[in-house]
Amino acid sequence: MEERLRRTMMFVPGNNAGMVKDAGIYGADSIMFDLEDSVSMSEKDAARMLVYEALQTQDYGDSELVVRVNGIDTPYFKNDVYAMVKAGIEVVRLPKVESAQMMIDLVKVVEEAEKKFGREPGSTHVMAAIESAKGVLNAPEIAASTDRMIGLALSAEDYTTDMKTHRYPDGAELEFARNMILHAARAAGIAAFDTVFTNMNDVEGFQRETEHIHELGFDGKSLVNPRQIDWVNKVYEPTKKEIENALDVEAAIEEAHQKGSGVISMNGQMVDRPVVLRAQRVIRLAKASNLINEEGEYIEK
Ligand SMILES: CC(C)(COP(=O)(O)OP(=O)(O)OC[C@H]1O[C@@H](n2cnc3c(N)ncnc32)[C@H](O)[C@@H]1OP(=O)(O)O)[C@@H](O)C(=O)NCCC(=O)NCCSC(=O)C[C@@](O)(CC(=O)O)C(=O)O
Ligand SMILES: [Mg+2]
Repeated sequence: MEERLRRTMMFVPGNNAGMVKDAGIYGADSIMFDLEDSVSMSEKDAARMLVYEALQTQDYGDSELVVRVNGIDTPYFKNDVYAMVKAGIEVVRLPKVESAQMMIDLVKVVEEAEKKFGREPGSTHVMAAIESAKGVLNAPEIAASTDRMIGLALSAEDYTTDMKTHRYPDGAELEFARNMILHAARAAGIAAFDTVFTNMNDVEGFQRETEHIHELGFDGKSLVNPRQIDWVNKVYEPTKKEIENALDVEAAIEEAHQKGSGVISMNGQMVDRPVVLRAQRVIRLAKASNLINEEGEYIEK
C-alpha cells in the first residue's frame, strides 16, 4: 500500500463547534480533534459529544481523522476512546506517553471498543505524543509497542516544561528529543511528527523551524492554525529539478526491470532501490502539490 502523506496534522479544539464543523475546508493531511488540553474540565463531556456528532455528519474529504483523547490516568480516557472508536475514528493519539505499557493499555481499550461497537478488529490505529524526558528516553520501545502504531509526535510545550527550560528560536533545547523520536520512529517504520509552533505572528520563525525538521527527515508537523498548512506544504514541495530527476529515476528503473536488473546507471549516477524509494516519495509529494499531470509530466507553475 502507498505510504500516506502526513505533512500537516492540525489540532482542532473539540469544544469549538465552528472549528470542528469547518475543519475539513483547509486541506490538512490529518485533522486532529482535541479532547485534551484545549478543552476545559467543565467541557470534557460536551466536547466528546460534539466531536462524536461531527464524525457522523460532516464530510472531512480526504483528510485522515485523528483524535487526541485525554490521558490514560484521567477519568475521561475510557469514555473518549469508546466514543471515538464507535464513531469510526481512524487514529487515536495518546498524550503524555512515557512507556510502551501505556500504548499496550490503550490498545486493550481500543480492542474492547471495536468489539463492543462492531468495528472491524484492528481498524483503529494509534499514535503516541512524547511530552517528557521519560517519554523521549523510552521512544524506541514506545514506537515498537503495537502493530497499530502509525507514528510518534514530539510535544514541545509540555516537554520543555518537564526539562525546566522553554522554547528558543534556534530550537537547541529540542535537538536531542527530535533526534531520538525521529530515529525511534524510523527504526519502527512509522511516521515522525514535529511539534506545534504557537506564535502566529512569527511566520519567519515557523518557516525556519519547518525547513529544519524537513531536512532532519520528519514526515510533518502538528499545527494549531489553518494558516500553517500552506507554509508547511510549501517547504515539503519538491523543486522542479527534484521532480524531473525522480521521473527519470522511475523511467530508468522500469527499463532496468525490463532487462531483469535491479540497478542501472543514469547519467553516470547509480540508480538502485534506495534511490528509487526516495524518487517515489518525491513523486508522491509532487502529486500532492499538483506538480505532476495525468501523463506523469512536471507542470510548470
Ligand atoms: C491559535 C489560535 C488561538 C489563533 O486564533 P486566531 O483567532 O488568531 O485564528 P485565525 O487565524 O484568525 O482564524 C482564522 C479562521 O480559522 C479558524 N481556525 C483557527 N484555528 C483553527 C483550528 N485549529 N482548527 C480549525 N479552524 C481554525 C478560525 O475559526 C477562523 O475561522 P473563520 O472565523 O471562519 O474565519 C487558534 O488557531 C486555535 O485555537 N488553535 C488551536 C489551539 C489548540 O488546539 N491548542 C491545543 C493544542 S497544542 C497543545 O496542547 C500543546 C502540546 O500538547 C501539543 C502536542 O502535543 O503536539 C504540547 O505539549 O506541545
Ligand atoms: Mg501537551
